[in-house]
Amino acid sequence: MEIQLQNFTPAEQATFRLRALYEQAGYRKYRCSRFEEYALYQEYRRFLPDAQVVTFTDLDGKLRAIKPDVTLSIAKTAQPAPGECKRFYYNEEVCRPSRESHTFQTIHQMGLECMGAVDAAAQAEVVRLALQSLAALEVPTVLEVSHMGFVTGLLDALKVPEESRGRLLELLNEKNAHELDAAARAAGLTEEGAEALCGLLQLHGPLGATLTAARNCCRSDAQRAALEELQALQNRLGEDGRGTMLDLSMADEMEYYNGLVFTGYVAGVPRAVLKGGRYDYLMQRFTPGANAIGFAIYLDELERLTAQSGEDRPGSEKVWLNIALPKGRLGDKAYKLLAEAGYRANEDYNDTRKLVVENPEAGVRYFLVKPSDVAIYVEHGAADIGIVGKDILAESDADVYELLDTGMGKCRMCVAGPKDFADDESRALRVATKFVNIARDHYERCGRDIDIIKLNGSIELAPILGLSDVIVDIVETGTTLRENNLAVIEEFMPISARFIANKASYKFKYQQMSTLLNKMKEALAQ
Ligand SMILES: Nc1ncnc2c1ncn2[C@@H]1O[C@H](COP(=O)(O)OP(=O)(O)OP(=O)(O)O)[C@@H](O)[C@H]1O
Ligand SMILES: O=P(O)(O)OC[C@H]1O[C@H](OP(=O)(O)OP(=O)(O)O)[C@H](O)[C@@H]1O
Repeated sequence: MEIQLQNFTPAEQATFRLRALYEQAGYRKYRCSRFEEYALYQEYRRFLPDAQVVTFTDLDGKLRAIKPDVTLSIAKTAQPAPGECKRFYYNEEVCRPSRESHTFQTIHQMGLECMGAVDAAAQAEVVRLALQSLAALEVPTVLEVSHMGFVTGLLDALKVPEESRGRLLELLNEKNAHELDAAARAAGLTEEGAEALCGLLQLHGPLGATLTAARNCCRSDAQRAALEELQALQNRLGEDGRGTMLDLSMADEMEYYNGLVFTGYVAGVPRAVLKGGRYDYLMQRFTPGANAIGFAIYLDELERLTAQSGEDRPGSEKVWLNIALPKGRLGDKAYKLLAEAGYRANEDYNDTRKLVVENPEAGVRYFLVKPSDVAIYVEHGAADIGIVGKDILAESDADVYELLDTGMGKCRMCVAGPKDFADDESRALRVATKFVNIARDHYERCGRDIDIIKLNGSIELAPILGLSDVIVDIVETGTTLRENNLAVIEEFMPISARFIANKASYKFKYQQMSTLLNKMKEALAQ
């Protein structure tokens, strides 16, 4: 009986093709058990994507965990001899916490690892296999590479204190130029240093051209060495590397990766489907002197491809920008701006109960959503871009790019309470708020123990009725506080509306997004 591959789901088809690809390239299948001793994850916690794992006591009384990761187990057992390079691929399920569903989830991963004497040829071989893996999915894809040495080389050259690096890297990952400058200065950088750091955000685009641009920005030997390695990679990839992109601001998972890193995206899938890079430090914990490079493909993400239809299917001619617009005062201001910038919808959404209005000529479609849902639509790729208050964005901690501070809807996140409020530090402070995460983070930084009371509106009532001691809420004019005999105790976060983008959409609709963003900036400047 002949097997028809097209009768299988995209993830199943990918499994067949990738398996053939890795076997042909000389990689051996690594089959591992579903469980591992918990002690391994305790010891190597910093190399895991999440510290939380599912544990159980085995029949022999030992504490075990359902595997949250395959690479650690392979690195532990591979033990390559000096000069030897071991090659494995795997097709396994791992168990990780899911932020969205608040429970653990099974994730289907396929990937490969190259461990031991990893030279430039082996490194290029793994990147080529990553490119071929994406090509095997038979939909438009993009591979973006970077080198951790370039970012760390710059931070070292600028003498950025260790304690400030995490925040700066976070902002780089968000492509958040507007906050990066202020954060760099707060970290003690000079104007010129802050400019150099923000300059990293410009260094993205086709591999060759971006490498040329990056050479003019080097400030240390470590950065030059990183670029040389990327150049050598490009040379080795030759024609196979065509279309590869470089993004030198990519700086996530620095605990795990040290040198070359790469991320793969599939059009129509909102999150990265492939992640990989050099993880020599982890490897050397198990085998001194050995290096390692590998990648994983998240097969579950591919199932979304079957759900797509019509014009949003990858490869279709028309490119639409789907915009999540918050219903209400902020959305009206944002829409006015977009309409001025040439993106007026064909009908007035305030005159209808429609939740979708569009302008096919301009290639935009507006989704009218609750303000607190904007970041969710964008993170999940239901919308490509959105306008959202920083309060809601910070509260959701959505994994999106924050490309512009529009300056609209300005207000401040504050702690407020009765005018004569005096904190009784002998007990937990009772805080009423809509912004549970923001309030928790704020008091954690202050080292103050709190009890949170989550409310959905009219927060000011809580201290009046004795439900809480204070509130954490936004203050614009201060009228609501004044009229309820309350006062600001502390102001700790400036708020305004931000322009956000889905990370994968940004790769595939870059031209349309930058055009819209630039027109919006022009409209704002008027
Ligand atoms: N005085 C203000 N009060 C509330 N929000 C303001 C104010 N000024 C600016 N904003 C911004 O407008 C955004 C939307 O606020 P709006 O009050 O319209 O929605 P919401 O009631 O917070 O949302 P939801 O209905 O989803 O709970 C806020 O996230 C905030 O960033
Ligand atoms: O400083 P002001 O100009 O008085 O604005 C601040 C008020 O606006 C917001 O409430 P919103 O109108 O969104 O109503 P809510 O109580 O439903 O959140 C916020 O929660 C404050 O109550």
